Amino acid sequence: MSSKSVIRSQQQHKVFIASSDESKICVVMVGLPARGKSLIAGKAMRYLAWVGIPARVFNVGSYRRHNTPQPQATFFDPHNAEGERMRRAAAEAAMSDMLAWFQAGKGVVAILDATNSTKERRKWIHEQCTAADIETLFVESICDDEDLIMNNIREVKTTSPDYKGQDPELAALDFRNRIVNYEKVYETIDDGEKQYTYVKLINVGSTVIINQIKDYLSSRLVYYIQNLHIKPRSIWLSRHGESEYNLTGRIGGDSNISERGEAYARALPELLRKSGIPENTKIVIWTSTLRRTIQSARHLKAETGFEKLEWKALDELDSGVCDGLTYEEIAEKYPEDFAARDEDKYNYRYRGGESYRDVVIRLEPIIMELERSENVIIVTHQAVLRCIYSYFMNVPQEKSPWMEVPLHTLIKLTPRAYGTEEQRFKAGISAVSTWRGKGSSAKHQDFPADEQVQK
Ligand SMILES: O=P(O)(O)OC[C@H]1O[C@@](CO)(OP(=O)(O)O)[C@@H](O)[C@@H]1O
Repeated sequence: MSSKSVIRSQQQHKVFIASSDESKICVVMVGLPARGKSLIAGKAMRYLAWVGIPARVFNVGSYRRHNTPQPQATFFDPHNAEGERMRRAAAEAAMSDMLAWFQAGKGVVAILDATNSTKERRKWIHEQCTAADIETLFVESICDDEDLIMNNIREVKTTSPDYKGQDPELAALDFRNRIVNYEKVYETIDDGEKQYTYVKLINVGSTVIINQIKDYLSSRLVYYIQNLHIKPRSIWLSRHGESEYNLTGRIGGDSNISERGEAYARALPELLRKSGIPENTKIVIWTSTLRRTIQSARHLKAETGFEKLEWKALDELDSGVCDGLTYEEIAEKYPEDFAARDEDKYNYRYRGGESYRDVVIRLEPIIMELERSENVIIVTHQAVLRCIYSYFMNVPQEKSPWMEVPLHTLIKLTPRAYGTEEQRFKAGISAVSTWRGKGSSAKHQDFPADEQVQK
């Protein structure tokens, strides 16, 4: 079989998550400014892209900025007719681009990010979408927790393009006045809008009201959104310490860690401490069910007393008939498969095993649980780590299976209002490199012990 026909047969087995649901959906954000709408919109888009559903955010604010880059709070006063007209024009421009995007067959889910704070505006959106055969899902974020609002004002709005280059204090004050203007006309979704599909999130998921969810994709989205929280936290990612199989260049298996792997396991508690843990912070340790991750987390568990969970879903990508072979042996025994994997590594499924796409599907519950959790350290495997990292850092599918994720390195991810901050900490303990570039049969060499450095 040629590498092309291997890929073709692979593709017949592909699991297209989006294809089970034909409907197009417009997710309509609703809520006063500084209620986390853009954060929810951005995360939902990242999640959808990760599971293979084409999605795009249409942010009405950025359309408005074409004409009014840095308006003052008075622009948003409902009695300001000119302001009202320009804001309406921005909403119409976003709507028309969104409809064109759907019509061009470019996507399945659009997220309309704006306040959409009046019944009249929501009715208009619903009518436009219904006429174009697009479902609407209204997502209202309600928040009366002053701390959360202030935090949002500080973190998001003082970095917003609307206030670029302005004094942060004055910007925050102006932004508060803008909110007051919106409050004058704001209408929460109520019983008069029972005909719509909607979800109301009160104080970032502490109460959730769901109305009329009709299809599978909407229910998955709602389930995802209701799991989100915005409490400050970090997620640490580490591969297991070097394993005996890593030393001999074998893939898969369930071998023990090597001597250097054991040194990494011993170093991990201190490495975690050095990466910065806020006082009195509890971290939960997650490992796979394979020996090399459990052994790598052993000292961490013993020294910190943190709770530890083992997840089957975190086990390494199943390499089927190739389990236990080196890349050279695979290239020799299964040359077409080897070439096919290089051609489309994300979709290639090992005979009797898995593809990266399969791994993403089995990791979905892990991502849901991670979104609900606070501080977590995950000790897992190269392929699984690439998939989890890609979710947080928005790495496209074709790139993620080729990323370098070195052994003996701790990655700290800290979600911020816009995107995720990343730091890397090297343990300074040598290990083999298990990374293989496209086209090469193997690259199996020692990489040196660097001093602990930050990215
Ligand atoms: O997808 P590729 O690049 O082959 O990487 C996955 C491979 O990484 C390895 C190491 O080569 O993972 P692990 O870190 O669990 O040892 C293999 O077991 C696994 O098959």
